[in-house]
Amino acid sequence: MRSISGARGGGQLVRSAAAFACLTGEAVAVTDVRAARETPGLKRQHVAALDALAAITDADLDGARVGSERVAIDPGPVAGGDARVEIGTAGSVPLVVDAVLPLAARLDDPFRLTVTGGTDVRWAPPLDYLRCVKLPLLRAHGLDASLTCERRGFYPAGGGAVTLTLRPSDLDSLSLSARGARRGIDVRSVASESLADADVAERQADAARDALPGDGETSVAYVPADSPGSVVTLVARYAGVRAGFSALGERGKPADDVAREAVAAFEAFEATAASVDTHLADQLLPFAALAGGEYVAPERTAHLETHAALLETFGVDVTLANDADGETKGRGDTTKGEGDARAGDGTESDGDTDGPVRVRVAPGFSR
Ligand SMILES: Nc1ncnc2c1ncn2[C@@H]1O[C@H](COP(=O)(O)OP(=O)(O)OP(=O)(O)O)[C@@H](O)[C@H]1O
Repeated sequence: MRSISGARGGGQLVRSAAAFACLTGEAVAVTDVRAARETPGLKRQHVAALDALAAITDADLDGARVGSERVAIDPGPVAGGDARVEIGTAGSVPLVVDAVLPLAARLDDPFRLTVTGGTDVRWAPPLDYLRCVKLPLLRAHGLDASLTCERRGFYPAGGGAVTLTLRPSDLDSLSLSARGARRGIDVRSVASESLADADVAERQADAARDALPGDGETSVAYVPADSPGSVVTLVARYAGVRAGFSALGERGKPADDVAREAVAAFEAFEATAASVDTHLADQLLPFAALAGGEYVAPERTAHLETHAALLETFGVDVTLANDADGETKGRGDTTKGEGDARAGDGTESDGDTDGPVRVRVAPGFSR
């Protein structure tokens, strides 16, 4: 059994290590799970992701309990079917969905997964980021996946429900070296019905639209939800890629400020020569490991580096190079970006390099 230290990573390292186990058919144990986090060990949403991976591979799990600091997965072959996973908190549904997406490359029959929990919560991709940024980009590269949202879930109640349908997929290389010309920016503003009287969704959408250049679709929706909440997601469409920028509403935070936060993230991205946004930069790695890929991340982040280092332990050839001069700075060096990435949202730079980072991944997972 391959043993991997989770000490320098967070939930992503656990999810990805388990997903890579399923892709390679190899048994894997993760020790020192989230050791540097304030509350180490597995949280509900991590257990839920492991349950989803176990469902699609009929895996044996050991130590998949809340608080556990060691977990092992011994996967069987990736198989289709139906599964339902309940996070039971407002833990992120999109992150559970994310964990199983790469397994489409190994499916022979469709797999349908329903996940309940939080659809739009902090430190995680909002539902519209997954649905309107990540999935369309991956679909354009061979992933056959669709999502339906039965109910949104905000913090603290959660209670959202999403169904993923994943079909056998033949992935193409992610050759995303340039973002190309901007075609438009869509604004997707969503709030719980309880915030309709205050026009929260309209105000978020209007403030974002007013501050953004160019055209794009604007959608405003009020949704039933167990807790009040709101989210705005900007979907920037370029010739070669999509990028997403979002912000969540909070009690006491004006809708205009929510919009401004998302717009500021978009503007920061446009000021770089990056071809994918900060979050996609780490989330695309498993797909690049399957089919190969090259893209430019806005910056080095702890997530990018720990994820790249994890791929390397599975024998995948990953290079992170400073894009300004092409100098190779290291290959997913996990000595950087240590500590609690949760202090930020995983977007923090390690301070070692500024500016874009070219990510190159040779197709590497063997069965
Ligand atoms: N606003 C956002 N938009 C898109 N993706 C996001 C956003 N915020 C965070 N992410 C992504 O969510 C993932 C979070 O991984 P991380 O390991 O921090 O998660 P976690 O399971 O909550 O674990 P932990 O509690 O240990 O931090 C990363 O892939 C990150 O890029």
